[in-house]
Amino acid sequence: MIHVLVSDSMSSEGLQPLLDAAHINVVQKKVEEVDHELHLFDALLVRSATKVTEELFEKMTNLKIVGRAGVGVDNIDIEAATKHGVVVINAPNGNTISTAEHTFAMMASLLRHIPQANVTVKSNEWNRSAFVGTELYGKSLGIIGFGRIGGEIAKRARVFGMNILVFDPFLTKDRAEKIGVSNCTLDELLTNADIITVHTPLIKETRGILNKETIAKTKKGVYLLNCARGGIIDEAGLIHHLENGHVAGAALDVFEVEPPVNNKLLKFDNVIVTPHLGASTKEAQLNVAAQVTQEVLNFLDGKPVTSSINLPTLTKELFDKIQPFYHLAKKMGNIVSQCMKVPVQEVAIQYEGSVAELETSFITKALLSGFLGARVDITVNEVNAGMIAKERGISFSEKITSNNSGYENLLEVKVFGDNQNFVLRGTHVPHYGERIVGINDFNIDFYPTGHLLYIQHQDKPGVIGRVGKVLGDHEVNIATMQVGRKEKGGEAIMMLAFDRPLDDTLTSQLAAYDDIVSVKSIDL
Ligand SMILES: NC(=O)c1ccc[n+]([C@@H]2O[C@H](COP(=O)([O-])OP(=O)(O)OC[C@H]3O[C@@H](n4cnc5c(N)ncnc54)[C@H](O)[C@@H]3O)[C@@H](O)[C@H]2O)c1
Ligand SMILES: O=C(O)[C@H](O)COP(=O)(O)O
Repeated sequence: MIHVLVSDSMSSEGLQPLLDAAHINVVQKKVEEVDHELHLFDALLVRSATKVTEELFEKMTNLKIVGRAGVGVDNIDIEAATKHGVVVINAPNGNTISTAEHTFAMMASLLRHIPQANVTVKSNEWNRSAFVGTELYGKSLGIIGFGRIGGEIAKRARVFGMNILVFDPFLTKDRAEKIGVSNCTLDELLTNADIITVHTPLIKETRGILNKETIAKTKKGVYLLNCARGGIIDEAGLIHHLENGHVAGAALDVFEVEPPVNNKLLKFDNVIVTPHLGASTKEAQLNVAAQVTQEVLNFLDGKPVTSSINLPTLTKELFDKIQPFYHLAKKMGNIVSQCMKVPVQEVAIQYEGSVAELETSFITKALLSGFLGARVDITVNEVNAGMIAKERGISFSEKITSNNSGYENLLEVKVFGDNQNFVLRGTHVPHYGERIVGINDFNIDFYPTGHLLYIQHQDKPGVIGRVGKVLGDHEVNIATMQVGRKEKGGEAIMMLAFDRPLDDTLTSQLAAYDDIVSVKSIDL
């Protein structure tokens, strides 16, 4: 008998195939209610309420798969799952439409004061003049983050006669054209939008993307919406601009801390809120429950799963041989992604030497997952990297070459993006480790780890000294430094390593020097 624990509320219709399976025993109870039986379960199905922690994995000694009936897996410790050999799957697009519709409902409610008016009529008030609203028609809607949900919102906004402004640094031209939108800068969006809605993942780059400073750049009377993740709009910054009257109103489905007990935002009459309801429709819940049910059934039957977050696909023996290149490739993908903050159409990987004899498709997926990991909400790994790249309009290829560049093994990645290409070469030296040995046309040699700064500059006296001085003035200690150039007085590069991350003001200060062409900070 197989035992499945369903720990959060889920559509029974979606779960039906599991409930019908004679060889499967389904228990629908909270984790805390079955504390003494946790070791029995083979599969665990959750939404966002159950926290799937390292401690829980330790108790669920028979667990093989966790199914998340939804998108975000931030409530599941993926590293711990992988460590415990537990496969994690999710349902990435089952609630897209519901969340887009909820955002639209929030937008209409916000501009027409529907929740506030509803309360007064039910309190026997009939105050029509207090609730004069604003039309959506003809307004500019700024969408920050143009993935699945952002795209669905744009389709609906167009039908409402709205102008659409999009900011998504990773949006490809092809996809933008297909949906009929044009990508602008964040500043253009901020200064021109009447209404702004965020649909990015909550990551380092998007945490507080709307804050005291950026909201100050928006039109007076702007409306703001967050139906993605609490923290993308900085709550303190929003409160500041609600208090000074710059923001006309806000609609929030998500909060920095949920539930938002004693949150000052709840005191504003022009802030409307819902308790994380984006995915709460019969249809979305049926979709996500049915998707994870099917995946879990497939997995338990020994069939492949399609939306795995962390499924290992190699035998241990093969994995051991591949491991050094797997780690190198992942880092190379991550470096390239951080150096190419523009839409990318193509990633081409070339293998030379002994690495070319291994299962290179796995290494290619590792590189892609390193590349995509910095750009998308869901956890990307070797299993889902190809699918995600395809979904984002990024083609990828791998080639085995008989070139002999002098290295025992060599990985070369070429990335082609909007008006910009980037080439990175790396090697693994047995008993010595990973080395990056080439960037574009330059030869270099550094260990890819920690906090790095990549500077392109003119080969002139004083440039290195100026960089050293700026860093010294900020009390930043340089751990290692490599330089490379093609010819005397021509283009040159530096790669510096530090013990701590650098702040943006420092990189901007360095980038302002005439002889410095570009500065990119890389965190691995
Ligand atoms: N309220 C809810 O109940 C609910 C339901 C579903 C999803 N969500 C949340 O909505 C968000 C979006 O979901 P999705 O399915 O559309 O995800 P997605 O991965 O399809 O789209 C995210 C988009 O954000 C873009 N992005 C990444 N970094 C960015 C940056 N620095 N600036 C601007 N854009 C950036 C990506 O390029 C991508 O296009 C996620 O945070 C998800 O967890 C909330
Ligand atoms: O990430 C998601 O899918 C949404 O935030 C929905 O979460 P929920 O399943 O708890 O409603």
